[in-house]
Amino acid sequence: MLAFIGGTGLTRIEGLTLRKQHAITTRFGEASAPVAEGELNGAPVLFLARHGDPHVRLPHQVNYRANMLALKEAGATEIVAVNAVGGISVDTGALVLPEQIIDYTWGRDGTFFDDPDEPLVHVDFSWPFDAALRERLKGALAAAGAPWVDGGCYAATQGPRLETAAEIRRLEQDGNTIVGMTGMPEAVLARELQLPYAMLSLVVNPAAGKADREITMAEIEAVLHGGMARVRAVLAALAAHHPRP
Ligand SMILES: CSC[C@H]1O[C@H](OP(=O)(O)O)[C@H](O)[C@@H]1O
Ligand code: HPA
Repeated sequence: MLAFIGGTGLTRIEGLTLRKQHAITTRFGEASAPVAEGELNGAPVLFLARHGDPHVRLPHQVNYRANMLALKEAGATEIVAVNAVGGISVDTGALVLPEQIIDYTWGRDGTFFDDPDEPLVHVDFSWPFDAALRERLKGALAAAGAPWVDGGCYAATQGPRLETAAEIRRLEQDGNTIVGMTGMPEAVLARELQLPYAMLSLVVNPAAGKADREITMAEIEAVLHGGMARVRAVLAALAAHHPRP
């Protein structure tokens, strides 16, 4: 089943006809919220609010392992993750389908392979996002009439504070084009579970130092409002073209 993870500004999906709530406790603890199962545009889908509903868990407090395992146990076979991001070299308001990711987070539980008695797998992560799912997302973006930026690199920072201007300069030198706080370890946990995973990011502010003003939650919320409406339209288009069981 197609699954969506909603982040900042996407705690619920309008248009989702709710069928079931999976309140799953995994061996790593509880997911941020029950996994909602329903129908979107006639397709069965799952939805999980990454930070909980209401949004209470900060990016470093999200139990990423529980979230990903709960989605798998609820029947997810592929995941589209939605993220609000700062734009390093991408304009505010743009939708982005990143192709790469760099992990700057620390201290997060970032693997399922933590049991010395279980066989260890060093997963290949050269291409973190599933190519076929990205192609379908491009079709959905086109169907929804939403312009997007194809490619680029997501910098996953620790948060919850925003970055300094010098940190953003360094992230840019590293090749990052957008910055957020939740892409890792979420993306690699999906890979470890062998779940195709792709990110759909909405740029909600110029990253630190990219505009000569402070970043405020008010400006972010203003962009989130219209931006997440476009994201919902893209997810609905993706569901509409999803192969039926
Ligand atoms: C200033 S908002 C920061 C907040 O928004 C992003 O959340 P998500 O990736 O779940 O959409 C970012 O990672 C931070 O958690
Ligand atoms: N930095 C990190 N995470 C973010 C940002 C940002 O500027 N905007 C939204 N999430």
